Amino acid sequence: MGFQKKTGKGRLDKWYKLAKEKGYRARAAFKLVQLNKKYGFLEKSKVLLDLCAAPGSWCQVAAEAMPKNSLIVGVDLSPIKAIPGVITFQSDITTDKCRATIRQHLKTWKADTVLHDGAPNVGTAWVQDSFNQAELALQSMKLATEFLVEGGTFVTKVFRSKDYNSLLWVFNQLFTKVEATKPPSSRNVSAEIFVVCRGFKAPKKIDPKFLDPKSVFAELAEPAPNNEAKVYNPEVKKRKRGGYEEGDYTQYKELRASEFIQTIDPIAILGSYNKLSFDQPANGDVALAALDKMPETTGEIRTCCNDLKVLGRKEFKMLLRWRLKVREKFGFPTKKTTDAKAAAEAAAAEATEEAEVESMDEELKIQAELQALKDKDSTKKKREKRKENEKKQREIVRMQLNMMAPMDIGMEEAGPRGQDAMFALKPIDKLEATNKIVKGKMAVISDADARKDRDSGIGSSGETDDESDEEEDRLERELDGLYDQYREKKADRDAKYRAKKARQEHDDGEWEGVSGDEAASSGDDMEFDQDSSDDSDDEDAAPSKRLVTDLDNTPTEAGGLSKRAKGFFNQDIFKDIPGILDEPEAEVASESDADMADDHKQGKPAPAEKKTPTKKTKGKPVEPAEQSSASEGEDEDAAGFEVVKNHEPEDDWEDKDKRLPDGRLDIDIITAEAMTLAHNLATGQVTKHDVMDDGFNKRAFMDRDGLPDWFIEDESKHDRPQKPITKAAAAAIKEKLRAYNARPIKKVREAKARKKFKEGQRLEKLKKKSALLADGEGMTEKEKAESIAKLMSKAKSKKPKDKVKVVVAKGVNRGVQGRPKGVKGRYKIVDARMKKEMRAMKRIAKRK
Ligand SMILES: C[S@@+](CC[C@H](N)C(=O)[O-])C[C@H]1O[C@@H](n2cnc3c(N)ncnc32)[C@H](O)[C@@H]1O
Repeated sequence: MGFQKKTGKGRLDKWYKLAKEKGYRARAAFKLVQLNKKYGFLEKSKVLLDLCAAPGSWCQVAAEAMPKNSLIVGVDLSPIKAIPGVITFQSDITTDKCRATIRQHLKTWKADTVLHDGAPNVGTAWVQDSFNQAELALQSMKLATEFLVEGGTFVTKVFRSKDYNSLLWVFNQLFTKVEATKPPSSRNVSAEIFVVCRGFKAPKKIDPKFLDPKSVFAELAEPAPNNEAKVYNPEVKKRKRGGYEEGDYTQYKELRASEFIQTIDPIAILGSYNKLSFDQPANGDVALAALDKMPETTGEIRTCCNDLKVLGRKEFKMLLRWRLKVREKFGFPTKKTTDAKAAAEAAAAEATEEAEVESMDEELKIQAELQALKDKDSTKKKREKRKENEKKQREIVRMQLNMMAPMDIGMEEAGPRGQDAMFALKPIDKLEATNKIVKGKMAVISDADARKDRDSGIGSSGETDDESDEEEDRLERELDGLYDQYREKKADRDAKYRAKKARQEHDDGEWEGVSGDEAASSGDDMEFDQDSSDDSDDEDAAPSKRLVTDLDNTPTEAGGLSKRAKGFFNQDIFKDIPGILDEPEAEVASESDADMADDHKQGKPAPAEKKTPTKKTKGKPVEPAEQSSASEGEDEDAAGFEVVKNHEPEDDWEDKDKRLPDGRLDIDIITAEAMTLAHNLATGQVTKHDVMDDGFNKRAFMDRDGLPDWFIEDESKHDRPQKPITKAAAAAIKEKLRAYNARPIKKVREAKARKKFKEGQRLEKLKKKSALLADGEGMTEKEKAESIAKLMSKAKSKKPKDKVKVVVAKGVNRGVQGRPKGVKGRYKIVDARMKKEMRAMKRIAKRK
């Protein structure tokens, strides 16, 4: 690879600067630093071979990290400037001469590590550019197999290409552990990745095919396209790097709806087309015209056909059902009709061959088939169980990492055997069958309910058993499987989706059939069996008990928060926000406590008796005042236990200044990001969960020791996700800042306040004087009125301001600091020039 100019803007990135700072010859050095940090192979190596080493930054890193007196040999097509403690030479690693030279340098030693960071030097001195990077990597591995010690490490750069998997396969044959990784210093735009192969197996004989590019990179037959996957993964489009397919030059594909009805692979069409059209072609399409007029072709179907790329699972199912119905009407063979035909043929054959006895072979065959089916079924079940366990395991880990509250897992209610266990209580609760069970009656679940219940599930069909046919079932099963895969993939990728899914799964309110007033009357008393009117009295008398109860017996207040919500708001973070939890306990908390808190806020000392710790007497209810005093400091109860209060809001020095007079936290939102987040949290678009999730990323715990500040600062701009900002939030913050800026500065505000205060005082004085005058004796009413008017006018007339004396800073006043001698009152020192300028300005103003 010819060295690219380091003058391009993109190349002078932080790693480049850091390399300069640390004295490395190339920014590539950090790739090895980061790889070594992850796998730690350099410290364990005594002999290292660096293939394609120029300009030598990897050799520099190796020399630093490896033990003293290690043997490091570097080779490259380009010359490498000498590095202390490193042997370098110029050669082509694909040649025998290079191999021989390496052997000479290594003597009898074997390399603990072989590095390869080569990239073909296309179009420069190296004319032999037929080798592509993958082939170069294979060549380097060939050398590695010759010089590596058993258990040694081979690190190579590879590019993501069609040969990547073949290379990886070969590496896997020769090493016990093979991992591909992209160090942070490798540019995102670069397709390069590094494969670290550890534990060289050192086989005595290696099949030459493993090392021959022709056989390793031989073209494999294209796998059959997975059209089904396209239906649910439309966004995961494989790019055609080779360009458009032959004869297909459009991204947008449209198909006549009649063709969709006729096709035998409807899923392929749904996965690859954009629209099913009902527009008549120039030469006319009778089937399409008929289809257009059919009652089955509803408005909804037409809308769905209009843009297939935006459809979801439900809509795809709807289109498939529509196709089947129409096919039946058109008389096209469906699975149902073919089965019926086959059955009729079989019956006819049976009739003619009644005498024929089934052979033993046939029986065995059937048995084997049955066995195979059973096996398949059991493996499927096992797989599902394993998946379920893995999911639970993941959730437990998340919980241990404090990323999820136990109530989110849904284990308690489902029980240890899971949701499907025979004695799973939650579903019974949901169906409100408890009432019936309590009364000794079997709750009858109506067909409609059952169907509704099924419909809400993943595998719903939306049709009765009679209507469904096997073809449809098969398609649905396929779709369901694909949808599950899609959801899992999405859940893996998208934290928000995961949180949403978890909410949906454990949402108590997933039962949809409660009308507003029913819910208001009482969720527990809901009538299940409509006919049994006589039961209603009993129900009123004794409200049914839920099978799954909380251990906490605190009753849920009507119209209040659910226990789950209470649990959530009971967290410390909400404890000081009024209006969220108006719990009775809060009222129980003694008034004296509140008083004390108030007093403390106002700086008043707490009453002495409140500070005196009192002993609690066993069995005697503690008075609120006593409680407060107990919570004031440490206490000892009769049993000798030390009672330590939970928290001391009055001593909360951290919070003290951050509160408003009403006790609320004084949170000033000053950034648009914070405003967006606050809005999203308040409207429920974002959950606490998401916020916590977003707080973690792969660089959250990155080691920043020893890195320069400018580098860390630069990194911090990019090592966390950018917080979204909405237009509204940005506008709100702008407005807020505008309001701040429009406010007068503190000095001016204070001056204004002083003025107001003085005016108030003057007014007060005036009032008193007027009152005295009014009450005074020996004056006529007219005189009184005149005196008061005089007072008023005197108060109104402003005291003339002292004139400012202008003192020219010359003579004795030159360079004087502070008040010039012999000057009383207000003054202003000016220099001669200033005076002249002022005069000139006045002159000009006059002329105007
Ligand atoms: C990315 S540079 C290596 C940088 C090096 N790891 C460092 O840290 O300085 C790739 C090198 O591969 C070398 N190269 C490419 N083909 C080669 C070959 N057949 N034999 C030897 N070196 C080769 C190029 O000359 C180039 O110097």
